[in-house]
Amino acid sequence: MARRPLPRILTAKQPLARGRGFARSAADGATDVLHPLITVSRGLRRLAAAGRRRWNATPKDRRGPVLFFLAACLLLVGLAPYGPLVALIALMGAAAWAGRERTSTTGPTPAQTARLQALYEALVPYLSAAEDPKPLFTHGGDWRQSFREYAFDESGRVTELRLRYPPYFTDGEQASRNRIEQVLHAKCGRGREYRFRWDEETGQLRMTVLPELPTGVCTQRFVASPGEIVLGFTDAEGVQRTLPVDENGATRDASPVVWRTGSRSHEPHLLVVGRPGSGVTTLLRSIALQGLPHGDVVVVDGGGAGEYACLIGRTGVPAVESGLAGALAILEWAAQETERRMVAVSRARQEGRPAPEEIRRQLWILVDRPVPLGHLAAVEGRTDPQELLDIPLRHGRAANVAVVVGEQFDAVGSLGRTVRAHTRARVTLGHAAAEQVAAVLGDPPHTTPTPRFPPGRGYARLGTGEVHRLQVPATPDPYDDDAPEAQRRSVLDLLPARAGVTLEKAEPAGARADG
Ligand SMILES: Nc1ncnc2c1ncn2[C@@H]1O[C@H](COP(=O)(O)OP(=O)(O)OP(=O)(O)O)[C@@H](O)[C@H]1O
Repeated sequence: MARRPLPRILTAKQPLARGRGFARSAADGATDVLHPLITVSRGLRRLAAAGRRRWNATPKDRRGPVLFFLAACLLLVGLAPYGPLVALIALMGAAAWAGRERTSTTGPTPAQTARLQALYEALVPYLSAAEDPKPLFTHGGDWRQSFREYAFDESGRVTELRLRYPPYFTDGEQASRNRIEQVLHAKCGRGREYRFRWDEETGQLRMTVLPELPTGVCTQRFVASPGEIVLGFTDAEGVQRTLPVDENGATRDASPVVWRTGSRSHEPHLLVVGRPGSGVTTLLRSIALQGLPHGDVVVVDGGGAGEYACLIGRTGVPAVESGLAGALAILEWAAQETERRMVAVSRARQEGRPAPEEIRRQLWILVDRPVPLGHLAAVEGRTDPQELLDIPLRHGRAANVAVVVGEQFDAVGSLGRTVRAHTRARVTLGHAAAEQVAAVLGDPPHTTPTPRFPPGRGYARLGTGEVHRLQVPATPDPYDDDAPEAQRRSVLDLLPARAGVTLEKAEPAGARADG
């Protein structure tokens, strides 16, 4: 184990050790005395978080009546005799109930005790130091010294563990963390997905076994504002918002990863990287369907497999191009359109007017697999399509233009610098090593690899935020006969009607829908 040298104070003999012991028992005593207070405040925090989640999930048009109802309740409580007192007692009771620690109160069974002891022993070589006079981890020691919370599933495997580790453990170093995580992963049982949360401040590690992300959500009209894109769904504790989603005919609340685009977005452009067949095209198709009600979408299909054919000729889709010539033409047009929008926005600002109506309609530029097209362009001595993305990527935010680039892991190195610098919303899909994911997201996932990677499963990170597990809603090509009929129908239902194509502002030679 990589260890920091022990502070000299730890190597001093008995008096210091006695002092530490006294401090530790004083701290334990204080924790006992303050326990009810801690429980109630934890409960209040949980209740507040639940309230915030419900509020966010309430559609905007229902918030007024809800507020009115709450105000009426408050008034009633205020006017009733002893109302405020009873309400306060009820609130404290609810907080105490919500804040209780959810561990077994009867203590572990002998089999569970043996498991915890084995786990403890496995950690000893990594979390002990010979110079430590009062080690938390020692061979033959008691696991209760370190394991603060634990839970088991029906088969007797650990599903949750909170442990304390010694202050000299180098928890700031990824390699040290990896070693502990590997031991816990191996000893608690492979074949499950684990999340590790390191609390460096208090020297505690919380390990949780995660359930598989549900795969049953199909594309649908999500409750989201214009410019908001639901990339997929994640764990409830990772995001504050929930959305009602229809899953196999029943409605449930799901926790979405929402990507906000537009002029106030910190991450106006998105890069999606995946393994072949992991669902990159599906995610881009889902974004197109969500963007179309409030914007126009142009698609460059570098893979050329015709998986965007359903968009051809639809209202709001000026072009779907898969050939090099068509792709260059539509990207040139998109660059000019971005400039035109920038000029219009700047003029409106100078004249103290709001941005013109047609600029408030967002322009989406979806480029699936630009690298193969770039190779083709190099062979033919033509412009790399990625170069034409420079203006939309640099100035798209002000001009209400969003760029989405999809590429495969093995071609990420060939993505241009502007693409990499300006796509700060990131998604990876499919099975990949933690280093590969970290290279795209800028941070590794804090979960172990899942044993099963269904299509559309991956990770998302918006800017410098947390890495979320992600499951993209199923959005198959509606012309794919192998896709389930109900899912194909959902996609067809979301597609706008077919229309004549007009590019009013700057019609490029090749910018037409070829269908
Ligand atoms: N989120 C999802 N839910 C269900 N099925 C999915 C999902 N994403 C992809 N699929 C299915 O997986 C298959 C591959 O998807 P897709 O074509 O989107 O992958 P890709 O990464 O673009 O791969 P390629 O570049 O090889 O085409 C398709 O049959 C698709 O319907």
